[in-house]
Amino acid sequence: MSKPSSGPAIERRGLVLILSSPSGAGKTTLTRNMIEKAELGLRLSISVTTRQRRPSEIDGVHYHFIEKDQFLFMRDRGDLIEWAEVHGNFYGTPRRPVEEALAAGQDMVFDIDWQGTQQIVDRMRADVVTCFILPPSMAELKARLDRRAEDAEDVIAKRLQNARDEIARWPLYDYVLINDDLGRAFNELVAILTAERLKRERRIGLQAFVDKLLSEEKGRSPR
Ligand SMILES: Nc1nc2c(ncn2[C@@H]2O[C@H](COP(=O)(O)OP(=O)(O)O)[C@@H](O)[C@H]2O)c(=O)[nH]1
Ligand SMILES: Nc1ncnc2c1ncn2[C@@H]1O[C@H](COP(=O)(O)OP(=O)(O)O)[C@@H](O)[C@H]1O
Repeated sequence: MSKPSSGPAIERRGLVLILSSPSGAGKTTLTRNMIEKAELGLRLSISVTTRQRRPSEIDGVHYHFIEKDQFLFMRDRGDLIEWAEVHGNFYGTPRRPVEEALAAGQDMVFDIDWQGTQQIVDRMRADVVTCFILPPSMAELKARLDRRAEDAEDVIAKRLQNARDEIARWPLYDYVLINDDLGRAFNELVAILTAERLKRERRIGLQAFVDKLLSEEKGRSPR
């Protein structure tokens, strides 16, 4: 059974929290901060990708870095629940860990683009919560990519070029956050998660709880 968000433990379906944004808006930072806060009880879906590992990234922790032929093999075998080509590289979400986690009532976070989001929403709408992260300005977006200093100049240029098209996808999402102040954006994400966990449709143990609640009244005479 999943961890309760508050109050007595009531059985709940697992959910998938999807974060998307143009490169540099802060989705990786926010995702990592959410995962690191253990009491939130979230697990990261580790994508497979054909892109080069950045200096700060660890294979198997941030991504599974694989070759293109391996990616195509996995994709064609149906091992990925969604996949997309982004900035000239392939990315995909391995199916098994997600299915196992959700079956166990474990909530997951996906850091994926709008194409993958669309595929997941089409397949699992009831169990998906989608958030789009906007930068406060285009100048700040560029400044963040420069400050991150993990990509070559041409790679940054390509990401900035694609940013406008990605930003245009915001209407696809349930929630849209502006990541100006990191702490505030983080608190907003926690608020979204808390509210979504409390949604009636997800709390499959509510009927049993209410039945028990009402049974306590049985036998008592009305005043
Ligand atoms: N569809 C899909 N997109 C992914 C996946 N993993 C990462 N992405 C997206 O691919 C894009 C590029 O990610 P990345 O190379 O880490 O660069 P960043 O956006 O600059 O941090 C981002 O929009 C990610 O959200 C995945 O498994 N599926
Ligand atoms: N609210 C913020 N204010 C200032 N810098 C930020 C903020 N959020 C993220 N950053 C920084 O901006 C850079 C890009 O963030 P990152 O999480 O890697 O973006 P994305 O995953 O969307 O490409 C990183 O260096 C990160 O530390």
